[in-house]
Amino acid sequence: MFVSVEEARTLLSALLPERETEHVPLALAYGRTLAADLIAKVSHPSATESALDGIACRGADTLLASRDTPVRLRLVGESRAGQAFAGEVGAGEAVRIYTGAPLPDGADAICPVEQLQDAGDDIVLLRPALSSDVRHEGGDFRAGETVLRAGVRLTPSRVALAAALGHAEVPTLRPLKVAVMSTGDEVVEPGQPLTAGQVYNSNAYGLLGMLQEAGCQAALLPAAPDSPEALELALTSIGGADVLLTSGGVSMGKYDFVRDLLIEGGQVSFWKVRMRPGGPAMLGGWRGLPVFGLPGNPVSSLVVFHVIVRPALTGQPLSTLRLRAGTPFRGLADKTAFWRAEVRGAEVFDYAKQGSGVLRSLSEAGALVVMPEGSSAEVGDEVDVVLMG
Ligand SMILES: Nc1nc2c(c(=O)[nH]1)N[C@H]1C(S)=C(S)[C@@H](COP(=O)(O)OP(=O)(O)OC[C@H]3O[C@@H](n4cnc5c(N)ncnc54)[C@H](O)[C@@H]3O)O[C@H]1N2
Ligand code: MOO
Repeated sequence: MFVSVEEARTLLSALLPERETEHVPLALAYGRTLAADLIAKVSHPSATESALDGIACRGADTLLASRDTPVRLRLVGESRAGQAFAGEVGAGEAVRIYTGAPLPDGADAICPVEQLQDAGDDIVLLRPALSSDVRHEGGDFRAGETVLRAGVRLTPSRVALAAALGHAEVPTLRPLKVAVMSTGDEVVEPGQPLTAGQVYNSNAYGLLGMLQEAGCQAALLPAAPDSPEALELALTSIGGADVLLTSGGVSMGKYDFVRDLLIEGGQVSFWKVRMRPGGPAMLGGWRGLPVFGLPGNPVSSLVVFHVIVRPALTGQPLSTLRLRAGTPFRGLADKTAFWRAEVRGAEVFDYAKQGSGVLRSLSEAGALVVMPEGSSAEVGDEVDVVLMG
């Protein structure tokens, strides 16, 4: 059964289990998915404050201040973070203030130190004090406001935001447990000697890292040889995983046993996706365990993971940019093409080597141009670009 890239994502999502909510401390929340809306417990800023080191005063007193016509104000005190000025700033008065310190009553504008001259008990302004350098209480968010929505990925900036909202721990979805197994008699672990015809197991290490980046709990299994019995044994001994990712053994060869095992002993959701590279990808189930069969070719396995598996596992859509084509890009009649490409400035250029076995092309090119079925792009046309290196 041939499916589109979008259908492949949807079918994989449908096989993933419902996940429980885990409350975790902020320091352990990176990369997880937020399980419930987060409400601000406090306002930020918590008080109206200065955005600069300088003086606070009444802006109206300083409207005409310039280097030629400086304005002199009387210093009546100081406002520091944690030690506010107790009085009120009157007409013709100023208070020294520091970034983040509360704005005193009566003041409504700030002039930075760079535009000030000391004059004993007075201070001289070389330009007007500005109300735009006042940060208002709740200007970022107000107590009670819903600021982070359930389903978002907890990036470092969102974890920082959760801390600012006043949460010490956050409700998150339990990470998916994903097992990774390479298949193939020729596949050898890095560090071991390699003889002609063998290949180092690079796919597993690309996938492991991509799973970690996607917030999954990944486990690397020993590579399985090309024998139906060995593969069946390896699959049977997987305990506790939510999904198994295999690499290799899904194409047309006589020894492509992942394909055979799912077709004969399991259920097949799809075999083959209308895409290049990565066409032979397969999804099925084996005794209740969802199995995603990634093609063995090194570029294909990582591209299929990035454009199909990752969006399904994280619930986040594939992120793309619109950039101008610096070279023409062709589309394919009946497949979505993901061409390796280099981004330079606001333009994207075709990468010379598109073979699915040229692993260095992914790291050198750093991006994929997405060409929908039957499309084409000339120099200067806008195309969708996925950053992936
Ligand atoms: N007659 C046809 N042959 C092929 C077709 C086809 O449609 N008709 N499709 C080609 C495409 S496209 C791909 S992609 C590959 C996928 O094949 P498999 O998933 O069965 O993968 P293998 O044959 O096991 O290996 C392919 C290639 O990748 C190397 N490999 C495998 N595992 C790893 C690993 N863990 N790390 C690094 N490299 C790995 C393996 O040595 C092979 O060179 O099929 C085409 N053939
Ligand atoms: O799709 Mo295969 O992945 O072209 O080499």
